[in-house]
Amino acid sequence: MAVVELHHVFKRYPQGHEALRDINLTLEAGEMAFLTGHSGAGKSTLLKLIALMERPSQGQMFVAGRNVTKIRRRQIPFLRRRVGVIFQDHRLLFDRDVYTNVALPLIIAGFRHQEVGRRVRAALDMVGLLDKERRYPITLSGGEAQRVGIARAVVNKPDLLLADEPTGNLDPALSREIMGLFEQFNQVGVATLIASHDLDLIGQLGRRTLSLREGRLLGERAEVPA
Ligand SMILES: Nc1ncnc2c1ncn2[C@@H]1O[C@H](COP(=O)(O)OP(=O)(O)OP(=O)(O)O)[C@@H](O)[C@H]1O
Repeated sequence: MAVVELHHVFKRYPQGHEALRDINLTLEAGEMAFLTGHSGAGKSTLLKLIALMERPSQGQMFVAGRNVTKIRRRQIPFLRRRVGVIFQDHRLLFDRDVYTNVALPLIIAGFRHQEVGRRVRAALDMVGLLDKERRYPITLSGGEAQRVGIARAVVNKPDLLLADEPTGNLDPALSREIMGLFEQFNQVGVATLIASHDLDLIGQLGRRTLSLREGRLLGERAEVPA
């Protein structure tokens, strides 16, 4: 089953810039793939469409088995729970501790207190930050802050993880570590699409790689067995 399907998708921003042109793409459930391309190629735009943060101008889109092409605004939060999103700047709330940052998606979704605690600790354990739940983001290293962002993205047990340059601010060793975490989540069945400029790191991981150039998807590089 496909977790993402795009058919002839175009995105034109209100000012008239055509950021994506005729995108056809399928990501299977449990698949892991990378998205590369020059600055301005449309990587963030493609992730935002799949995350339902932007709307396509044309074409058809399916996410988590639903036709989302014309999804109503009030239905979006329900579908967003199936999709975890990670940003380069992690977008943590600086006036809340690690625990609360990770708990927020669950609190918004109306989970009971006990279930929130159980799930938050499981997510923090997976990213190796169980001992830092009372820390504030300002006291964390860049790699730790990014791991909190990942814990927040997986705490709802999504079908799909989207990450936009998740290692953009990290050194090579930390970047490798963060990619290792994505591989771990992928191994338990979470489909993962990661936008990255880091061709060396992507090359090492030997996964399906999608390339954008000026809003168009180019031919794919095949998956190399590990
Ligand atoms: N909200 C917006 N309004 C208008 N134009 C936009 C908007 N967001 C992006 N664009 C334009 O769409 C094009 C694609 O941008 P996008 O951010 O998707 O590229 P990218 O590949 O993620 O680039 P980068 O690697 O620099 O983040 C660019 O020309 C950009 O200027």
